[in-house]
Amino acid sequence: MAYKRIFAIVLDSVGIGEAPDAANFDDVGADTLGHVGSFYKGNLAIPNLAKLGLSNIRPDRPIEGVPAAEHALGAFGKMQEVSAGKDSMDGHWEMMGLPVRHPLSTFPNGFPEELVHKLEEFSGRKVIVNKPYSGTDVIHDYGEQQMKTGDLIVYTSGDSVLQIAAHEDIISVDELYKICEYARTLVNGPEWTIGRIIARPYVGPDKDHFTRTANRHDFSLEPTGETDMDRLKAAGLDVIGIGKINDIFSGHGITKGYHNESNMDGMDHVDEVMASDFHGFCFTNLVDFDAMYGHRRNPEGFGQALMDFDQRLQKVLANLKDDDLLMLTADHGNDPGYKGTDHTREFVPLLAYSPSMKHADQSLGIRNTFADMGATILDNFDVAGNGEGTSFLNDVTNA
Ligand SMILES: O=P(O)(O)O[C@H]1O[C@H](CO)[C@@H](O)[C@H]1O
Ligand SMILES: [Mn+2]
Ligand SMILES: [Mn+2]
Repeated sequence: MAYKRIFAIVLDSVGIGEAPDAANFDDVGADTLGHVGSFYKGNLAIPNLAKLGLSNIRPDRPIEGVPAAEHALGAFGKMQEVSAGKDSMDGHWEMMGLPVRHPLSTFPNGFPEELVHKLEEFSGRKVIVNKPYSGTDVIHDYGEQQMKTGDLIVYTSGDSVLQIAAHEDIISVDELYKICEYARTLVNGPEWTIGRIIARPYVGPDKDHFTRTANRHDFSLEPTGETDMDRLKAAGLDVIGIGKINDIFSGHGITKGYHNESNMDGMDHVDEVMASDFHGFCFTNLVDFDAMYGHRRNPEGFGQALMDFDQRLQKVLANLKDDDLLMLTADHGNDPGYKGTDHTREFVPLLAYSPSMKHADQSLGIRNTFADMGATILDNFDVAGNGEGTSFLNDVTNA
């Protein structure tokens, strides 16, 4: 059957073990779900993900505490990334038929003088830090200085990102966004092509009490071509983005967008959209796993976020209609049990479920590219794609 509505939820950074090319990223041994499971020593309670077949994805190495289902409720598999990078933009664009094959610019030694100079000239503020840093450490170490001087905290990571942290009382969110918008214009190629400029506002009285706010905003590179979302939209279908989706695609191919304050707020939006009548695709990103726990290398918080999500999943499963399809996946790994603070090159899980499935317990195998997801969605809605990815629609509808 063809589904009337397809819901995809990206559990940001919830990887399922090192990818075959992990060595190229110095990520051998990374295993986000596996290490969160072993941290919890059998007490990672995610029964709904388990029922769908999360541990069936790799029966030889089930996630501790998450038994492989004897008869999985849905179809399960994992996907490998072909994009050159392991950032959110690469992952999401690839899911929508636009893999990022040329590496974007990264700055392990900080941004070039010329770029820094332009930022200083535009903002009238001095740039400080200018190197890879953890975003929570950087405000702890330099936030008080910024409160005195009004300097701009500019930092990066292993990803193609230029991040600007600013105390909301010192540099208003409006001003910060203006500086980020200007920075965006400087790095759209050809010399430097940066995936994302990220505004990182924070509040708090002193270094031990600074917290980042939901006013974070990502200014992404405009998609360099058509995506599957553009194709769906052009075909007259509804394309609803929840969470970072709107930012990641610079609003392209989206007919309605929702901003999330948190994972739970994101799930409220999913419930709301699910209760509405639409025809098309609803694409959700839940970023807390990544931003709050993965980069912070906090396996306990990561596991708790998975358990909280799993509880919300219960209601989603109950509310799905026969002509709905749900897909769960991730955009990269971010193993909280691994060295460093960066994303990790991993396979991502792929779970698909519809109440109309008759037998289920269907393996989707190892998919060669995240683009299989978009190809499946286009196939369902009878919309032509660009040849990236292979549809697994038949495996799902026959399941
Ligand atoms: O350490 P924080 O500021 O959370 O930054 C992280 O967030 C960025 C986007 O996911 C990553 O590239 C990493 O730098
Ligand atoms: Mn991500
Ligand atoms: Mn991240």
